Amino acid sequence: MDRKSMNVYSEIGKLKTVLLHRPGKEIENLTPDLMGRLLFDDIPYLKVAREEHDSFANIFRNNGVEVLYVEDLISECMTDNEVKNMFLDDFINEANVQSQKKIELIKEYLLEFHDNRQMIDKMIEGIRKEEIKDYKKTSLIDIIDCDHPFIIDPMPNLYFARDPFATIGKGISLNKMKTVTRNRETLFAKYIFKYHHAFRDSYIPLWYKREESCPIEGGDILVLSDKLIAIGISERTDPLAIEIFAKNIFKSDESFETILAFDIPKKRAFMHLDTVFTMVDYDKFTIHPEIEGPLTLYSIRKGSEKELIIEKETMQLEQILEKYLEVENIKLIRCGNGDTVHAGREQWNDGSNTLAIAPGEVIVYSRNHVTNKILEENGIKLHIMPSSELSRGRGGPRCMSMPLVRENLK
Ligand SMILES: NC(=O)NCCC[C@H](N)C(=O)O
Repeated sequence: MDRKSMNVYSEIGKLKTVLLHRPGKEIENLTPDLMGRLLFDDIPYLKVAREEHDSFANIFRNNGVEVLYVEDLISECMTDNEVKNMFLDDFINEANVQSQKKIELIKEYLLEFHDNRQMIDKMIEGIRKEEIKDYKKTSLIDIIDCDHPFIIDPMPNLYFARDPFATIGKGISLNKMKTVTRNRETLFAKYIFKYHHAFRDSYIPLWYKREESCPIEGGDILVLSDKLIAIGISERTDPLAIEIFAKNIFKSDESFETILAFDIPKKRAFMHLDTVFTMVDYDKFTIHPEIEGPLTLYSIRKGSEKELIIEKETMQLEQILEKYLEVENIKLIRCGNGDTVHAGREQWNDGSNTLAIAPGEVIVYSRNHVTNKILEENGIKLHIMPSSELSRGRGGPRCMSMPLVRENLK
């Protein structure tokens, strides 16, 4: 693979390169007892989930988008033994393993995989206690936790490639995740951008570091134009993280001038800003009807060296977008066409979470047929993907993809 630079200055510019994760056996390690902790509401059927995911990837390929997979890139980093050792140490360290002895046993077990790709698949899949030969229940935690089958938890959310890091301009926000279960995902991004031969010599500034203490997640970050970024203050993203992000990006020579921090309800149905609001064309957005407003938002602009200029406003979403994007007649397309029953049902399966592959051209889930019809009536070209199983993880086409390169808008 050639050397790669990042380039994302909009939500809708023609997509050139996207990063995905094809769901693997980690999905088959979800059990009803673990669903809450692992942030799933149901258990997808892996065979069909993979077929759906392959259809998703083929939509990209058929439209000239290069598809990269997290699992390939991280496996390719493992050819350097020093990097592999550091990665394993960091990974095991963050997997909440309680004793030094167990840490060593797990590392030995993983090093027995001679094929790096198989080792990575195993790390994502999770490791059961019985797979480790000399594993003994010696600590109080082990004895109390004896019904928990895993010594390393599976990572079923990795297919939501949107969240652990986000591309903005030429750089990335390497996120600190709200939940322990998702934080290990950001290690994959850290190693890929630092050590993979396609990225390590490129200029990729970090707008946020995973070592920070406040959470910010990629689903909350929307690049609305080369001047305007929207970030949700949400269940997953704290205001302090937005301030740190803003200071870093405004210090750089990037073109962004304003960050709009949207205060959205802190509840699962509004998990991230992109759960309730995505851009589909220059002047069109899909939205969950409950976010229309009046909304409280904070506009953040560059002040002096150390200070930001922050102003609080309360407005309707439409007016906010017209004012800050400088576009007249913004059209908000309501999930479920505004009907309470359809809106509730289709929102539950990410009807507002579309992914634009070009202006006015989006990928959507087949099951959200009421919203899809109204999108078409508004002149949007749809690429419809099957969606019975992937949707059970509570994320749609935008959540499942991280653009690395988009063409700039004219
Ligand atoms: N951007 C997104 O809304 N991503 C969806 C993440 C779903 C995942 N099960 C989670 O709860 O984090």
